[in-house]
Amino acid sequence: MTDTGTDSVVGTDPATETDPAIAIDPAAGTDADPAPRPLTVGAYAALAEDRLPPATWHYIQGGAGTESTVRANRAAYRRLRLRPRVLADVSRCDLSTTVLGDAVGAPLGIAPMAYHQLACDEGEVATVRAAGAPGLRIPTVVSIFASRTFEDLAAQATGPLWLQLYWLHRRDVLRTVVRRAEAAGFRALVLTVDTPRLGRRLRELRHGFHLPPGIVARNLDGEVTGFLHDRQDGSSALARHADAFIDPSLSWSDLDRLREQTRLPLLLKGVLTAEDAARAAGLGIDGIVVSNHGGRQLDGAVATLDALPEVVAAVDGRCPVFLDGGIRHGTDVLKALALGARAVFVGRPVLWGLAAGGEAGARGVLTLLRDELEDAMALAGRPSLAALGPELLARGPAAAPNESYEDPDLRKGP
Ligand SMILES: Cc1cc2nc3c(=O)[nH]c(=O)nc-3n(C[C@H](O)[C@H](O)[C@H](O)COP(=O)(O)O)c2cc1C
Ligand SMILES: O=C(O)C(=O)c1ccccc1
Repeated sequence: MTDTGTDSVVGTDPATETDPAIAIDPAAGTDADPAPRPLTVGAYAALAEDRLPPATWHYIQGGAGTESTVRANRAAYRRLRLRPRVLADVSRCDLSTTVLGDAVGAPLGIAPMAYHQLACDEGEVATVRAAGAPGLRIPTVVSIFASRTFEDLAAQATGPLWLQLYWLHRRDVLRTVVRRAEAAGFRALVLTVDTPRLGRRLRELRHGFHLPPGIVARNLDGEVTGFLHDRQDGSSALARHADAFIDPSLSWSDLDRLREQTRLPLLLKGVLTAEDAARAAGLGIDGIVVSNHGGRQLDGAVATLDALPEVVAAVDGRCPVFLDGGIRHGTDVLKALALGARAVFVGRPVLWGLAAGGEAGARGVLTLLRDELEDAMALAGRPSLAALGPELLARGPAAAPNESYEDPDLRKGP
């Protein structure tokens, strides 16, 4: 299955015995360091898989159940093809835009993910520094389960920080984290609504996944961090933790109480239907993230790219619509923007970058996506984001995945 034609991009070069880590050094490719930089996001995944302990790799990579939604997220991009226009003067392509009123260098952001220290020692500090690199300055959605403090992140960030919340039983703890995020200058709250409990993630169960000592939910007090480090064969410590501390009774009537506590914009993450999107927009929600949690929650849930048009139509311009799930190429970003996303969020690839090379690796992944998007805009004859619309797209036939680098999650089964 592996296409050996791309292996040389990612692997150790036997002639020079180059450490793959050097391949993502910013100096890579120069005279001082002739090692090639990874050419694809998938190449970072291969580096990450080599470097991470198997249990950590499978925690990051896995989805719920048969992982059909993980695969569907990718397949949806392969079914859409692009209709390039020509003679469009693409001598300058402008990727800059605004999100929630903040200027950003590209229509990209980092999806909230727990415990970035699983991928590299600096954890989320490396992530926010990468997101703030010149030419990017993109938002980072910081998980309530971040492994570095909000204050440390705010001190290092030059792009906007948003805080992702789970609806904890302990509302007092929620109030405290919201207040701390406000004081640290965070720009928005993102309430995740697809996780009343954790999906059945078979890879976590098989590995008895638990947090290694030293990695903790740094922004929560010990009263709400139970189970995270407890190993139990055939069981996920994260699932037991979520069962104990995430309140599955969350419903529409709770949103007002959250909004009363803060002047920050409130977004909902995990909406997949027109019905829910219309209701959220009607309540004055400030943004919607179309997401199926990267296929980690309801196995069989619709692909996010397929859900996007009905959500955009239902919202009808009342708030911005964002998307995450399966973004691995600049052309994926272009397709989501053409269907009405204001910006897209990137999940696993950021952790692959961190694992491959810390801040430089994460910056490498984000810069690659940005550069690929610029290439795609130029070659599609769409030099500005404002001009993007559904006329850019044509339906199928679905192209087969290039499994050697596009979908590393497909190369090795659960
Ligand atoms: C390791 C990992 C941890 C995650 N943790 C969170 C989290 O704490 N909160 C949340 O709302 N979503 C979480 N997500 C879901 C992401 O925000 C996002 O929806 C998903 O990863 C996007 O898909 P992608 O990984 O294919 O880009 C997590 C995803 C991964 C892979
Ligand atoms: O792993 C996840 O996808 C996730 O969202 C999560 C939920 C609870 C605790 C840690 C991570």
